[in-house]
Amino acid sequence: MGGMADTYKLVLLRHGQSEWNKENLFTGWVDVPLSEQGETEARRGGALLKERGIHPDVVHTSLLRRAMNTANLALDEADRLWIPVKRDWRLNERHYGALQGKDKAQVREQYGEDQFMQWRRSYDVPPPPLDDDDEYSQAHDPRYADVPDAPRTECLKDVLERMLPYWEEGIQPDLRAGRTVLVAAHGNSLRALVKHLDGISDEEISGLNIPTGIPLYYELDEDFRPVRAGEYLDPDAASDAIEAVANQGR
Ligand SMILES: O=C(O)[C@@H](CO)OP(=O)(O)O
Repeated sequence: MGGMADTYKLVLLRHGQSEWNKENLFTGWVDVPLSEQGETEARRGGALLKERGIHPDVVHTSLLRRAMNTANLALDEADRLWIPVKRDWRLNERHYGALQGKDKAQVREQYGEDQFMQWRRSYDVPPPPLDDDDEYSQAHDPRYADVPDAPRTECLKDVLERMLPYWEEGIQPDLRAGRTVLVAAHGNSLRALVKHLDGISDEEISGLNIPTGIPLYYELDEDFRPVRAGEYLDPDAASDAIEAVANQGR
């Protein structure tokens, strides 16, 4: 197995394609299932880990089934389904506010390219908040009952601010203990983590997209800084899939 013995090993995995990714709908905290293609992507993600000899010792997921099921399918494929699991809402997808459940192409059409891209990829402009009585609200969802001031919308900056405490207090201790850590999460919660790891500026982060189902492998030094760029385990598939995410709504 490659890699330096004294580095921390971290694998980031965005869930496989969901039913709403397939239909081009803003998703956020709505708990939609994986599509059939998404399940295949998740298994392939696990096969890539196994091929490379990367063996997760612990997995951290969000509270959303697309991430939890992706982790299970990938770990099953990698013969690592038995490892401990930790789940936290702080790894959830960005809450997409009033856009949750809306068609991306229709929003772009109705509000124009600039507003669409500002809501989708600006660092600090959240969409309007979602009403608590909206059919796609999580205000009454028991899984968030203990979350103080659970969001009704978020921009990427909000995601970074709620995710970082979990990175530091939930994930870093596992890395420090020498465990290979798998984080199964979402397009925007992983964009926030990659922004932090790679020191990407607030402006440049708008151009970063994460593909579904392809493991992104990091080795980190003792200060949790990458010793080299994160590596997609299937770089060709990753560049096609990144392009597809970037072009959603077009
Ligand atoms: O809808 C969402 O929740 C996210 C991820 O699927 O979409 P986007 O890539 O547009 O931020």
